[in-house]
Amino acid sequence: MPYVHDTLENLRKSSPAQTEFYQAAEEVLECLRPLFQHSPHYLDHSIIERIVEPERQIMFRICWTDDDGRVQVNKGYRIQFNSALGPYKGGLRFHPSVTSGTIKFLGFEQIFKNALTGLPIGGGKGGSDFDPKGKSDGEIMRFCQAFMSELYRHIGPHTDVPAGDIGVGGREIGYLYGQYKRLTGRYEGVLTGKGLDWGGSIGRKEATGYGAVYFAQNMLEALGKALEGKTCLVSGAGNVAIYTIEKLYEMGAKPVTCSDSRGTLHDARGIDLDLLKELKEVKRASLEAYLEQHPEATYIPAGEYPEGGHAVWRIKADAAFPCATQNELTADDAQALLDNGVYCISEGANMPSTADAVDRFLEAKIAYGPGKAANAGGVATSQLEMAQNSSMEQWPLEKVDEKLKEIMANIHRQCADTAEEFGEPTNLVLGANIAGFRKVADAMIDQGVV
Ligand SMILES: NC(=O)C1=CN([C@@H]2O[C@H](COP(=O)(O)OP(=O)(O)OC[C@H]3O[C@@H](n4cnc5c(N)ncnc54)[C@H](O)[C@@H]3O)[C@@H](O)[C@H]2O)C=CC1
Ligand SMILES: O=C(O)CCC(=O)C(=O)O
Repeated sequence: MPYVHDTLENLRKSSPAQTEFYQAAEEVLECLRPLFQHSPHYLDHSIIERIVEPERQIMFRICWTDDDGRVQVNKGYRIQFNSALGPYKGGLRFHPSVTSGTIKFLGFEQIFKNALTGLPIGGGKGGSDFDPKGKSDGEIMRFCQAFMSELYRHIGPHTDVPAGDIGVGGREIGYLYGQYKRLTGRYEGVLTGKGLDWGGSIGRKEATGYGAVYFAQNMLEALGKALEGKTCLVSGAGNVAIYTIEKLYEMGAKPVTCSDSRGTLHDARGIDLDLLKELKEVKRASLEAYLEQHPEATYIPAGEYPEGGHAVWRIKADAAFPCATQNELTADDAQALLDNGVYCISEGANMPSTADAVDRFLEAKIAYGPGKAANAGGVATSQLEMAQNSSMEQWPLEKVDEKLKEIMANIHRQCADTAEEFGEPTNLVLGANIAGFRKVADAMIDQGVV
């Protein structure tokens, strides 16, 4: 079928230098080949050409004043990718590496992830090349206010509902929400990840990490195994990593690593979660400071392994949870994990494994949960926050957590059943892409050419 090649060629011509987006698109398109043999009508409706093109891309200038009184300028983005299933939904990323291609790959992944949740949410993503590292609270606030001063006119509780991602947590959502309210005069569910006293959902902060662990448990249960007693590797030290570690402990597993952009921490007795939270959520310090209280732990500075290899993935374990960023796990890393006996990978981050690394996992037929399925608990709980905002309620933790567990189990079932339907029962990448795509494509056909 020439459509994969032709579509990617067209994307390369019309949207140059968006390599992460091509990577995400190629994986989805390759997985759809068997679907189109069974259901060629998707091709007749030009769904492929339509789904790779965002419905709307907003790019804007953000001017703000730093603590020295100098005017700083950043780029801002919101990509409203696909609204077939509901209002655009997806996070905002503030990181110096952000380009329109980064936001496009994240928005594209979000379409299928959101479809897998079974909830009425379309796909979108946004962000900026602003670097929050080393900025004062006042600078963060002024930046967030400037960002929202443009974004507010494009979003709304029934059109587009942003949330957090890398560099955007509770503090930033607060400043963004305050500015939205000031500009519009409306107190409404336009952002998720809000504070618990002003419209947030209990359990949202924890949901992505908890969900990735539930997904791992679902994969292991299908193999007659459990997480209890297992040694686990976690990368990252932000929101997703911290609550992955918390839930792993609750499940009786032992997480022994975490990492940030400067290096990897290995504590063979298990990561001290209280200390990690204090360092990262309160002090916003480097992981190296962990050694002051635990000198027996090891800190490996980034770059210790050749060719971009990552120290986290070189430690003997049973399961691995990449929770930092895209393409943080290469084919060499994948091989090191397999050689070290890892048989379960659940991706808390978006597209953390390179395409070659994914191939290694699929060839080895281990339990591999791709990000768009395994980390969907975060956006799913965001939709639960939207539901609570609409009904002006706040649900208790037990209700939110029960729903999260149910949603993750459903996602796993859909991926596994679809993989089975297409003759590759262990391939949850195939299952996730086909199951997610079918829902969106069917809705697009129902809604006509728009
Ligand atoms: N926050 C959420 O609810 C969701 C987040 N994700 C994904 O999870 C991943 C982590 O996001 P959060 O924990 O929310 O962000 P965060 O900002 O709280 O933490 C990010 C972590 O990754 C590390 N990191 C970031 N860029 C890096 C780089 N270039 N090299 C090495 N380390 C790097 C940071 O040091 C930090 O420890 C991202 O891929 C994000 O897209 C996915 C679903 C939902
Ligand atoms: O909670 C949300 O709306 C979005 C979470 C997110 O950005 C993601 O799933 O990657």
